[in-house]
Amino acid sequence: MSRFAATRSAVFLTWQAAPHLAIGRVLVMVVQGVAPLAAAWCTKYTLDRLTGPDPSVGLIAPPVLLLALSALLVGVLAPVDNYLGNEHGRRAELVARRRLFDAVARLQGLRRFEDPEFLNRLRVADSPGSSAPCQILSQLLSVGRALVVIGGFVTSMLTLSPLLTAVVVLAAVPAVLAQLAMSRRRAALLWNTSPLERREVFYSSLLTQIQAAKEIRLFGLAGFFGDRMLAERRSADVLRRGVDRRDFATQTGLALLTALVSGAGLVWAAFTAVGGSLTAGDLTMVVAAVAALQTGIGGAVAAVAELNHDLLVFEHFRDVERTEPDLLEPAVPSALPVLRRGIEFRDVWFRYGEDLPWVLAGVDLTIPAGSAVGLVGHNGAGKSTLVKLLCRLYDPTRGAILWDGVDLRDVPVAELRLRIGAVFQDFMCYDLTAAENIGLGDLSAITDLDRIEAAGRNAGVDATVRALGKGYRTLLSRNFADEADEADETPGTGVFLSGGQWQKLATARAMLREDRDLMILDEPSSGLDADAEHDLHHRLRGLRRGRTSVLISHRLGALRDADLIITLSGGRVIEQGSHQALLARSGVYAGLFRKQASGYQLEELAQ
Ligand SMILES: Nc1ncnc2c1ncn2[C@@H]1O[C@H](COP(=O)(O)OP(=O)(O)OP(=O)(O)O)[C@@H](O)[C@H]1O
Repeated sequence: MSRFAATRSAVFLTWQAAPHLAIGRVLVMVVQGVAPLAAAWCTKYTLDRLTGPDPSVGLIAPPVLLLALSALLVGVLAPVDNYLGNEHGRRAELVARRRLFDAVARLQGLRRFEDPEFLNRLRVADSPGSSAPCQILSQLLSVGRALVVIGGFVTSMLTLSPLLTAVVVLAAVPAVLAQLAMSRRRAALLWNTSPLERREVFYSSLLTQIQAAKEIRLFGLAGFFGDRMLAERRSADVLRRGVDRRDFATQTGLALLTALVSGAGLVWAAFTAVGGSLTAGDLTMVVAAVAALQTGIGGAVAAVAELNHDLLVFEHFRDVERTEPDLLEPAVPSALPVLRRGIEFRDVWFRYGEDLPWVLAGVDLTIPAGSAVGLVGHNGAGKSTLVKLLCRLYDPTRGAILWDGVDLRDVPVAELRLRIGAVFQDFMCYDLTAAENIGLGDLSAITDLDRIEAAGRNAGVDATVRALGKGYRTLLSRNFADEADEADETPGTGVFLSGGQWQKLATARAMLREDRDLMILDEPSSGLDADAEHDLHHRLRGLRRGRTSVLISHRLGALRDADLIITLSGGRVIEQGSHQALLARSGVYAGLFRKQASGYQLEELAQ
């Protein structure tokens, strides 16, 4: 994207965010640009009339009044400009963040979130303030203001000394080049420090988050992670220091050059005035013009440099917005039929990256409609991966997944996901109320307490939730319990749940979608006690009857009643059949099942 296109896009965004504020800021900019010039001319006229042959109050009153007015304007407009800029910044930031996070939400798969380059770009695009193209508008306004000042004073100075004008303007050329180089260095710094900052944030969050607090204390890891956090900071600081040193050298050189040129200009003007070629008013005009030109050019150059930097950052924002989707939506979408025959994996191959090994290597299987399917395999066999492909969080590298004969890639992703309920192995624990934690499974039910409670009952968590201080309204976090919560006399505000209780809540979330075509349960009972597990599987058996479901569990007793059990190994289906059929086969499933069963029998005998 060219700089011009990026500028246009940023300005358009700020315009969309608040057109009236944008207009107000442009007006303020023009007045702020004109006011110093008006003040300089008024001073010159006042002095010339005072030192002229016939000074009188009537003669000097108009320029003095104008001088006072411009001083007033300069004084008042500074805070006005500040207020409008801040308000405009806030509004533009809202629009920019909405666009950025809409773009992130449009990424339907998981691949981009495993791509460090994309994550770095996201961090730069989302770094505080930088996603606000308002900064770009602010820099443009600063440049505009400086150009008005420069234009006015150059014209004024040309009438007094074209040579001095040329010297002052030419002296700005190295400043422009140096500032541009500095801004490029700053933008590169932002990019180069982004991975270091992400790691630093990772370590600092480990040190401050409750999830990690237990292990960190028990294993005495605070110092270890603290050192790593500071090491990342030090590495980033080395880069920052390098850029600071180069900027320091550049800025000192520029300051000396500026002082030299303005000093020489003032000496010339003073000698010329003594010689009588310049009036006292002219002299003040030269003094004001040299100062204003130096500041104006310096300001414009600094604003251009900042603009350059902001545009580079904004390009990351635009890049995130234009990130290619990792899952292609079909050009001509097919309708997803109600599942009647089944879901077929046809020679499905999958790996997480081109340089990574195959996880699925020619999987052929069918999940018959209306049947409960159990998925079995050793750790890392690819069970969860298979489920992720079913939800189209990734597309198969080769082969196809067919839903009643329709390739999942030919269906809009959102439509497919509406038909699926799932509880994942790494389920989420939201710092929200119990009702919301369940209601998130189907946003249309987030306020429907009857449905939420029914889902809670189906998942066997209803009694637990009711026993909390505020029942389903209990906030399941202490992260956000504020003073009102603390003062609340009802106990149970902001409570912690146990691991198994959280897992049941995640299952309840999936239960809210029990009417969907396909239910996926990836290890839904791994954290449950024996009673709760028995209870959950009993309920699930009832709920799954006649429905299509896939259940993954290492507790093979839970799978006994499945209509079909499929064993994955080496990226392929190595056996499938009913529990009895697989036991008779004496394969991997039978081996795993007998090992688990013998464990329980030995314990029984030992008692
Ligand atoms: N996001 C990922 N990126 C790269 N490799 C991955 C990713 N997720 C899983 N894998 C790899 O894919 C393989 C299969 O993982 P998967 O989670 O599907 O196994 P699983 O059968 O569900 O195992 P478990 O029984 O331990 O849950 C593993 O070797 C794992 O390291």
